[in-house]
Amino acid sequence: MAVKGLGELDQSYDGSNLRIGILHARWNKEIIQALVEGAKKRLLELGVKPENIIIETVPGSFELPFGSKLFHDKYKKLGKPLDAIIPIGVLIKGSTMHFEYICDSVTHQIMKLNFELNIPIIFGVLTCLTDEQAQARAGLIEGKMHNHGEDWGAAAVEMATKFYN
Ligand SMILES: Nc1c(NC[C@H](O)[C@H](O)[C@H](O)CO)[nH]c(=O)[nH]c1=O
Ligand SMILES: CC(=O)[C@@H](O)COP(=O)(O)O
Repeated sequence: MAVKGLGELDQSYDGSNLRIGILHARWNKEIIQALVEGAKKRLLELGVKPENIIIETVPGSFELPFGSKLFHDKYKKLGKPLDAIIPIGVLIKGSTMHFEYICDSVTHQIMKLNFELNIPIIFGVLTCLTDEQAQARAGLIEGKMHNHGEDWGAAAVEMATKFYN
């Protein structure tokens, strides 16, 4: 049995009153698609209604933090505020320092957004050294690792409900 991962939740959570935004980058499409599906599957299992899972995209992971803020502001203005956002991106090391700079800045800015927007902004970004690491973490290599998108869906529901009642 795998040691790593979120595993079972600590209690049951009801996501039926939540509106959750998924904002995904379009880089590394095959892996992204699997992660988005994993997050969606878990949100539905935890009671989030299909019509309350709103999916939008941005070009790459660098756009995720500002995109999340615009996503949040748009739905607030529409009178349909999001209870949590799951930004999803897949960064894979290339041959320059591009990867390191984006990993660092995006991670810090996503953390800051939690406090600035006052809703959970989940860390749905894989920071991988190889294509294989990314595929494994999206559940695309049989018998290797679980789909991390599922953990992100569960984290969104837990963090959007846990301290509110
Ligand atoms: N190399 C990866 C990128 N790079 C693109 C940037 O995120 C950004 O879209 C561009 O620089 C324009 O601002 N994005 C990923 O999501 N994953 C990568 O591996
Ligand atoms: C700026 C880029 O998108 C690209 O040239 C970065 O290259 P690498 O991914 O090999 O570091």
